Amino acid sequence: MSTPVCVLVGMMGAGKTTVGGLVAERLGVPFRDVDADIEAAAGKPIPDIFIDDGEERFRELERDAVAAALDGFAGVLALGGGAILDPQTRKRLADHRVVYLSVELPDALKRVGFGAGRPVLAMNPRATLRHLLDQRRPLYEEVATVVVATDGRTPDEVADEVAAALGLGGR
Ligand SMILES: Nc1ncnc2c1ncn2[C@@H]1O[C@H](COP(=O)(O)OP(=O)(O)O)[C@@H](O)[C@H]1O
Ligand SMILES: O=C(O)C1=C[C@@H](OP(=O)(O)O)[C@@H](O)[C@H](O)C1
Ligand SMILES: [Mg+2]
Repeated sequence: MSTPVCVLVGMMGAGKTTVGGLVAERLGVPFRDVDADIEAAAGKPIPDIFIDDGEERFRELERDAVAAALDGFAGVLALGGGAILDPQTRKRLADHRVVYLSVELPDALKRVGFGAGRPVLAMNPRATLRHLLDQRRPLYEEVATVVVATDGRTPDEVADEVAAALGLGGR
């Protein structure tokens, strides 16, 4: 079975989707985002999954999509910010090279704006993000092989550091 070159985790707004694509470009490997896999499996966008089926169903789809990608994808893989809430997923990640893209509240807020397309931030993005950061930080740290801080840095700068941290060469 093929396995990802690296797996990106971190909060909404850390830049997993954006930086993941840039890292894949640098390494000359494909990029995949588990959120897109979930949307393909459900046949609808993430906000519609939350509305029609609920967050619990979204998390089930997410757990299955992560398991499938960890087992059969040989490129750079971005997870959604809440994927690490699942204990089975955290256990699976122990066998992989996991890059935690960290972000503090001010930059995360600037990047997610009013939370469009991210249903968990539908109400009060600032308070929700602050709470989720506190709740999830230990879980990101638990699964991380490498931590790369993203605050005040451009996606290209972050991607260079990720490639270097993996020992796979920057641009
Ligand atoms: N390092 C960065 N600096 C500034 N903006 C960024 C950075 N990384 C991502 N962004 C922007 O923030 C938004 C969220 O990025 P995204 O890659 O979707 O994050 P994630 O997948 O971690 O939620 C996008 O508009 C993206 O262009
Ligand atoms: O943190 C979360 O709970 C979520 C993050 C989103 O992905 P990004 O982290 O890529 O924004 C997406 O999976 C969904 O809206 C839920
Ligand atoms: Mg994303």
